[in-house]
Amino acid sequence: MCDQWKEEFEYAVQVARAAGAVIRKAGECEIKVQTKSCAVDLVTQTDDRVEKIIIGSLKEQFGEGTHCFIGEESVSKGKPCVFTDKPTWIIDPVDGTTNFVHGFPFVAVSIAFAVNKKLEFGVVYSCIEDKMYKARKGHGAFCDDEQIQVSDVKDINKSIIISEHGTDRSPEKVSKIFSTMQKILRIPVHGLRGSGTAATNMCLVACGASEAFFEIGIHCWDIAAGVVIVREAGGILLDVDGGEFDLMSRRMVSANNKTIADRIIKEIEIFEVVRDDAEI
Ligand SMILES: O=P(O)(O)O[C@H]1[C@H](O)[C@@H](O)[C@H](O)[C@@H](O)[C@@H]1O
Ligand SMILES: [Mg+2]
Repeated sequence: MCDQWKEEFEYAVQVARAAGAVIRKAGECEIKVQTKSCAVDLVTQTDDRVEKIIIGSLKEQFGEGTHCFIGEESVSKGKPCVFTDKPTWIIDPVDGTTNFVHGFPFVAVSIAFAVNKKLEFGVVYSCIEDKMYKARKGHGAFCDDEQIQVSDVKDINKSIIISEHGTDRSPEKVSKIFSTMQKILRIPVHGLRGSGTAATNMCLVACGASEAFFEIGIHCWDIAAGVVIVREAGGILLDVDGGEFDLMSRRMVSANNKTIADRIIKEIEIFEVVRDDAEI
């Protein structure tokens, strides 16, 4: 029983590695860029192609009927984002599409698996760096074959905090995001960072390079795999108001411990976002 989902986990690692190779190769050729929700929400043929490869291989391996799939590009094409109790794969084929387009070297494949709405494992393949982050509930978190752990820093003044500004550039949101960042800088913290991929940001918290990553506006596919990796590395997940973390809420604080999380939460200026599972 304790080894449940081991086969799925190991297969996800293989699939993520193969998907990462496709992304690396595609990055060597000309990249045709299109936009989705707005002029800075980028998508490429590689995003679509890689999502099809991942979902295709998972369906072939585990059967189409019993497993459900939430993939960034399928949802952006109108597939409903419905999270049920059924075994569900949550996939971001190219996390950091803007980085991919610009040759900024942080791009990740993110694959998570949930049952009864509980995340069982997560795999984040940072494919340009060639680092495989992975974690299965109750089995620890790893980068390649080395076990990873969050930092033990409790003093916010000795922390590096990660955040991102996302693609929504409405004046009210941009000003809240930057006001929060200013307040955090002034605590002061050692530094503010952002890799351009939420999945990689979470792995940076998991391996102790940063004490916390928070964002409002991310989607479930950006963070689902990272959630398991942070938890298994000893870290915590909270909502931006300090309440319980909700994968579909598009709001998240991941941190090495509650002291750091609570201190960051004090400074966050919250703005409204539409939930991933909202009926539209
Ligand atoms: O590159 P994608 O998969 O679109 O994800 C990014 C997201 O769109 C941005 O809003 C976040 O700020 C990034 O950290 C995501 O990873
Ligand atoms: Mg993403």
